[in-house]
Amino acid sequence: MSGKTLFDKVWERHLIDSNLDQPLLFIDLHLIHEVTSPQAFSLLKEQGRNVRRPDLTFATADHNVPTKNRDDIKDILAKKQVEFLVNSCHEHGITVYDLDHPDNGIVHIIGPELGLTTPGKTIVCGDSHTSTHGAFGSLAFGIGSSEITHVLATQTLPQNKPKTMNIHLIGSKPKGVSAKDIILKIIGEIGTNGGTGHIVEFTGQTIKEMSMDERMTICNMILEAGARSGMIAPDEVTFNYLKDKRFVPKGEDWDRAVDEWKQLHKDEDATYDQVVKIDISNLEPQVTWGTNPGQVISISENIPSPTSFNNDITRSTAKQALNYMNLNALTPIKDVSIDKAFIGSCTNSRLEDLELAAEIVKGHKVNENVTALVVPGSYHIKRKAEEKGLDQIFINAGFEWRDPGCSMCPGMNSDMAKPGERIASTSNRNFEGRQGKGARTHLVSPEMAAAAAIKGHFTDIREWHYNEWGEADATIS
Ligand SMILES: CC(C)[C@H](C(=O)O)[C@@H](O)C(=O)O
Ligand code: SF4
Repeated sequence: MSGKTLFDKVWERHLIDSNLDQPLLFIDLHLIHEVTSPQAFSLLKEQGRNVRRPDLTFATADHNVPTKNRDDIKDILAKKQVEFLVNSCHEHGITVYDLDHPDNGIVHIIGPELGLTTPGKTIVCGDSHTSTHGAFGSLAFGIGSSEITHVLATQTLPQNKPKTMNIHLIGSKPKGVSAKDIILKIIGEIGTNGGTGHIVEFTGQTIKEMSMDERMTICNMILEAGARSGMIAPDEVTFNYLKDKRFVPKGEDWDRAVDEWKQLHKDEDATYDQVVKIDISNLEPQVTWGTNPGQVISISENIPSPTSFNNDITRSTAKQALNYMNLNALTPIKDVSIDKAFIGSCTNSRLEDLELAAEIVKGHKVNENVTALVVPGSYHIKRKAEEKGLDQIFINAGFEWRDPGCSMCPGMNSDMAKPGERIASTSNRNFEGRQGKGARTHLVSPEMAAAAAIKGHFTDIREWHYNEWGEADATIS
């Protein structure tokens, strides 16, 4: 028998019963938010059931919340959803990080920063980007409303066993290239269905060299390649990040936990259902040009012509995307101007993201044709960024500095783009209408969004950084 993958190890440790129609898993952590949980709480009530493990359930309000004038939720449904979440949590004894709570933030940001997300856990949330938590070596995936009810009532979940895929990243990240560029490249390579039915384990030098903030960006977006989730084996980087976080074990329990977490890696002779290898040593900053995250090019490239695609479907999707995006084939992406820049979302609103963007912004002004906002992923991040003076860098440049929330990512709150507006966005989805009806989204890294805000169009941060700042850096080509 061959060895075990990281996924196999976590799966097996949580398998309660494999003889049922669907294997039954124990769930260690259930995260909930205001958009998908109200229905689940209503169903629970209808069924006359209670929350089995309120101690393993944590809630936050993030999708619908205003990022300025915090308590003034204009939309009636949104207001009701937040109230329903808070009341349901109070009724069932669930910890809830309400709008003004100092621990409030986007669900996938606060789990890790509070130390709720730890290696080897099974983590679910009624939200597709739950894959983010897999960066810690947990098995974390999104679930639907009826599944939320099931987990609330039983702390278990029936789940078909997914297949496994290994994405092995070769090389070191070049200067000016971020985790966001890497994951966009991966999606571009394997396609938006490339990971369907699989849990992706990321390995390789590139991953080893990444911080937890970067690893979370990678796992967050693997979802957009159709994968069920992503996982990264925990290592010293993981343990250093988690040490002393509020909910992690302390003292001797911490040492014991770390010993156990060290077992969570693939055995040498383990095999995957699929293996993909990608060399990122020559990768350039990426920009999406279309209406799915796989429609992506390097900053030095031109927008592709639909005729360059090799089948009828990709040709017609490209044509449709160019039409919606109001772009002409063969235009250099650097010539495309933007109306808005958004630095935020569960993909790219952590402290390192804000630090990188601030480095670019420092001493510059937002272009007069652009409105730009920075939305930290949580109050913790907001406070830390303010301690470092990042807020002042952004505000002095003309960015708005907001309270935490999903903000412009989903078009579900008052932060929305107008029809026809073009946005350089650090979020994870560029679907038609995602950031507002008729809005045109280009997915980029925080540095690339910051540079576009200042220049008014997409810019190669490697050249710009070099020329304008005169910082002769031998690693910049
Ligand atoms: C609202 C929620 C169900 C949704 C998701 O599951 O992903 C949202 O977070 C998104 O990013 O589109
Ligand atoms: S920030 Fe965007 S992707 Fe993340 S949970 Fe919120 S809406 Fe979903």
